[in-house]
Amino acid sequence: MQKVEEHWVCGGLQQVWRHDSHTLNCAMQFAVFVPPQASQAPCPVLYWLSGLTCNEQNFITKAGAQRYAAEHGVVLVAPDTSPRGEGVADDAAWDLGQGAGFYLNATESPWKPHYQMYDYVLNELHALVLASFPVVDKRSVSGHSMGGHGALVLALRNPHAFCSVSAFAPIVAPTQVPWGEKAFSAYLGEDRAAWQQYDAVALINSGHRVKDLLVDQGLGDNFYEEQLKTGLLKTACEQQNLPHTIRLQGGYDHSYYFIATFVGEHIAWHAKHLCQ
Ligand SMILES: N[C@@H](CCC(=O)N[C@@H](CS)C(=O)NCC(=O)O)C(=O)O
Repeated sequence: MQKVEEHWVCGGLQQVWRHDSHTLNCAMQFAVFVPPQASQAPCPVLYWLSGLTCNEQNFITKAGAQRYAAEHGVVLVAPDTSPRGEGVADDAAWDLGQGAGFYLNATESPWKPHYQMYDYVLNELHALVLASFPVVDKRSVSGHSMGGHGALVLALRNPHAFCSVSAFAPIVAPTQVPWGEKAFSAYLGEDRAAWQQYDAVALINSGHRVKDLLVDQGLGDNFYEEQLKTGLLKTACEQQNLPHTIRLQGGYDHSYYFIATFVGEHIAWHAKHLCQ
């Protein structure tokens, strides 16, 4: 593993690391913020999953999350959003291929050899973080848009692995919206039964549960009605009696300005669950 960036911020260290991933069969970069408390005692971890077109940089340079992680003593880990490199399958469109891994394990050609982001985030990256940084084995997960989908799916399918889950403008039902239908057709093939395991609303409706969830959605978000459909998550949670806080925030768009506004509340919420 090779350190490619290091900056002091808010009394802690923002780093970017590069490693060879055996799950994704390519070199990957991920960002880690180590808060000041970690020099005294190991800290719990919050994973952040970014959205379409992002890499490990967007969250660390735009969200301003380090201030809150330093306040609460939480390590932040932000992976890239897909496998990368010249030998990795790609597509000319921005919503498929590199930058658009959808946090799933692809079964179809040409994606399968590299597009295994579900296993990467859940298993390989976490093992690497446990072995390499001053952390305790307690983790939570949050994310934005495609990454909000990833966070919800990871937590719903592994409720004992994650202490809490939250999301900003998540794609709550990818099997019912154009972004998800396009990506899942390519990565998982045309059998829609195989898609359900990566759809938060479908998982909730089939009985998967988490203790609680926190979601913020901006009402000025251009993708809200066609791609994100937060109402489907609210309905599923109500029908399945799943505790939830889903907040519709007037005016806010899909950008990191929206995330920067509410990320402090999300980190405080995760810190409460991580430190129980
Ligand atoms: N490229 C798309 C927008 C993609 C987009 O909004 N990506 C979100 C995640 S879904 C993002 O976080 N973009 C990077 C950023 O704002 O830093 C477009 O032109 O409509």
